[in-house]
Amino acid sequence: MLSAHDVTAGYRSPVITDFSLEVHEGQTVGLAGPSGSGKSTMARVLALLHKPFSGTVTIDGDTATRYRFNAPQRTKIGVLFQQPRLSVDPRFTLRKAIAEPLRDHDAVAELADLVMLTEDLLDRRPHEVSDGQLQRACLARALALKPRYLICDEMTTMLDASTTAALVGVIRAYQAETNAGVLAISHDTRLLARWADQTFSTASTMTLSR
Ligand SMILES: Nc1ncnc2c1ncn2[C@@H]1O[C@H](COP(=O)(O)OP(=O)(O)OP(=O)(O)O)[C@@H](O)[C@H]1O
Repeated sequence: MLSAHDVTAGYRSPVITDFSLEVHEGQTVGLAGPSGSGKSTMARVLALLHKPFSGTVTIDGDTATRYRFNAPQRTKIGVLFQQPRLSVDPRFTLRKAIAEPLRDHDAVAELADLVMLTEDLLDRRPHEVSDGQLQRACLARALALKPRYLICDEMTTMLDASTTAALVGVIRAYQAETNAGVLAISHDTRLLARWADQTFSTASTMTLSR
């Protein structure tokens, strides 16, 4: 289980206070809430990229102690952000972007296949592909190390309905195969109603039922 317990986090001052949430293996948990209510901050805390002021994050029973990009527990958590263009080096081809976390690059073809990226697209750079194609590459990269948990922070905001459905389908298939837990963050409550088993909100500590 990936969990946050009584997390208070923010920047100069807290933006989220005493927030708790659990993502069990195999489960898809939604996180909704208005703009600025701290969803992305919570995503970064759970991905061990942002240290909370107080509270704990546990991953499969281990309490996180380090919040940094190379924290050992981070390989258990894959992250997908809203704007793929900000998370891929513009000099990289999609092939190189997907291969980034891998030692053995043989897996790139299989990952590209999984997210339905064709061979010709793999040799292009971010400015030569659409947002949806780039987000597919980011999903392949996020799944490269077979994470136990996947955090999707507004992953579909820039995408059309069919690309959104395709990416959600890829994630569901990955989950069915690996029993990974997924945290889906979105302001789109209709998407979360379809996608998540249970949805939490940063607007209050109330749990919204499906
Ligand atoms: N790096 C930062 N430094 C200072 N303040 C920040 C930083 N990142 C976010 N904030 C502030 O923290 C608050 C919560 O932001 P956050 O991005 O977590 O909210 P959100 O719910 O994800 O919003 P949105 O739905 O608009 O993406 C906002 O008031 C924002 O301005």
